[in-house]
Amino acid sequence: MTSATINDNLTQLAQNQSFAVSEAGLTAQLASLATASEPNNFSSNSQQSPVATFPQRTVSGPSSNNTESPFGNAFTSGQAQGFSFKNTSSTEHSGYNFSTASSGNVQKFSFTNSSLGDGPFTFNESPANAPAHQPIPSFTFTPTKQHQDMPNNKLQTPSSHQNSRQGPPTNEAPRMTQNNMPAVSRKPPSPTTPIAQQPSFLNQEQEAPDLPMSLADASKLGKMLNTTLRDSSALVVDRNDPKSPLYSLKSFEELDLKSELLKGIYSMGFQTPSRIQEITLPQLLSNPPRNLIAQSQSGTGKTAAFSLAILSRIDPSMSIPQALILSPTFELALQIGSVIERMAQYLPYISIAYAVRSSPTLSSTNLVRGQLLPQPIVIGTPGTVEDWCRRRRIIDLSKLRMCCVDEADVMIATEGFQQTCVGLVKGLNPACQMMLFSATYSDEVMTFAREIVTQPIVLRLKREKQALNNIRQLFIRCDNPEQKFYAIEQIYSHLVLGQAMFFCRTKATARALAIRMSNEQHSVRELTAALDIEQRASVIRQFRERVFNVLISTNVTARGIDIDDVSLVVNYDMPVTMGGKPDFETYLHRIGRCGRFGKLGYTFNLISSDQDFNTMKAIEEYFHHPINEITIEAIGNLEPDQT
Ligand SMILES: Nc1ncnc2c1ncn2[C@@H]1O[C@H](COP(=O)(O)OP(=O)(O)OP(=O)(O)O)[C@@H](O)[C@H]1O
Repeated sequence: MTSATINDNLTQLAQNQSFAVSEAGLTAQLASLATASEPNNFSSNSQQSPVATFPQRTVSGPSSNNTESPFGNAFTSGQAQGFSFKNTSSTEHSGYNFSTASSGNVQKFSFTNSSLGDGPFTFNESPANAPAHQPIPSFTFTPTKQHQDMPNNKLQTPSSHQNSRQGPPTNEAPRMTQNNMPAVSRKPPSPTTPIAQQPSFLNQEQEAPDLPMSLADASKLGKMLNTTLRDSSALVVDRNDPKSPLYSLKSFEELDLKSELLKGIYSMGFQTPSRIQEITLPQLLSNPPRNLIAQSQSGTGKTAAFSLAILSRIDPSMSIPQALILSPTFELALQIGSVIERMAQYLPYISIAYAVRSSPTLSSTNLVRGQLLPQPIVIGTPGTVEDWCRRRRIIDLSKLRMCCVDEADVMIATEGFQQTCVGLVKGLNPACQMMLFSATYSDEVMTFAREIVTQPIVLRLKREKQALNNIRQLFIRCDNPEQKFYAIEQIYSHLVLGQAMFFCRTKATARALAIRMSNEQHSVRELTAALDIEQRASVIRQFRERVFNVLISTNVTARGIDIDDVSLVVNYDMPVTMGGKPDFETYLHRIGRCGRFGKLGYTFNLISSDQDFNTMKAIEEYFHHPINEITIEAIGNLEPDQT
């Protein structure tokens, strides 16, 4: 097929809204999906400071009508607040690259901005030719006068801040060091001691175990003052908007799902499929089965897409593992299982074996070596799955009919996972249907994925479409760790509308932050790899049940975790690779913990060094998505949404 023909077909099919289950139909669906992406409001030229210094706190002029901010006019206009959203310019980027393999050769279709060509779509030979980006200038951190004047220990004098809504200072002064810092306990806490009883060691130089209760009270006061802040669950992006990745033209009935499955998903509150479900399900259910490598933004329903495909194909007459789902973490494996259990509640022959350490359904003593599991679906982490396949021989890879790799990019690219996953995939029967899903794929990972998956259909998002517009991205400059904590306090006091996740780089930082916030009577818990599996399961369960508001974590929960009420993500530390480079994918997954399925979410990046700033700028450039500045003062000044 020539590029002109493809272009004509796409244009015509998109106009006709034809969604027949055929190659052309698939292409049309993709074209439709492509136009459904959100407007790109980023202009790298206008955002990028040419000056090689850390930008000062520039204040945008009054932003006319930012009715989307839940924080209202005070958040969006004027010098006093120091913050405004950029105006969006509505463009029609498709956001998707789509390619399908035929006869061993991968044809690649790329949908691009209509303004770049005659039709709404253009054909590119290689989607790997990603748009070139400007080199990132280096920045020097130059605190503003305002920052320099800020007291080092804001925590002691919250009410001294002109914009603070916090409570009055107490008369009791904290114990101070010679440097006028609160005294610090350097003794590391025991992991077994309840957080609330442990001393804080967030900043080894600035620790405040003796702080009077002013912060906790101040925080409560802040919350009382913000009682009119809207419940985040009300902030749902309109699914009728054809630009939304949640928009679809089909109903679940039209996807040819079993009636029991329809009953299951309707009982979960699903009404219509999302884009990724609408597009991938017909492909995954086609005969002969097709392999798929799919990408869709965080929180757009990938789990349901592969789960429905797997549940549709399970043969009730076979009591052996038929489908394997690989997940990078224990938490995610359990979450996927609980989604499948709910979907399959009217399919009595469905059961799940969890191949994870401390499996909730199978203790290792129940496993009989060499005797295949009776459960048709196995969900697990690579190490345990490999153990069950190779050593215990209770899963026969050659008998599996479906294999899904969730968070596929990290599974096939990360040292430690790669060898195991690729080894498992190589042991599969060639007829086994492969499904790879993720919100992110670097070009290298995609190339590698194509090598291990035979003749896949590839559904890929353009980079600038990967960051969702329903997740607002902001940054706050903090000159030192104490200011970071002060910013966190302000955010917690004023903006934790539902639930929030705070991401730290290391287990130690997460623990220290959790301890310190707990000591301030804030409703937080930590979840890191330092906890054992039972503790991790318990923390995530309690978070789901809203026993506490803020989960302080590391990258262990950056991917996949789906908690409906999370409306705020804070990068306490910016995500970087082991080599200190910006970790683009992890950033996107972290912020994707809020703004699930179209809800409005807010992300704050705490920037306290040149490296942080450069990392943030590189991320901004990479995804072509603005990260706007807000001052710490402005956080305390936010007003309830007027819209
Ligand atoms: N068709 C649908 N209708 C309504 N809600 C849906 C639908 N599909 C999925 N959801 C809900 O949307 C939320 C996000 O779905 P899911 O966790 O599958 O996203 P995801 O794309 O896998 O995200 P991530 O990339 O973060 O793993 C879940 O709470 C899920 O129940």
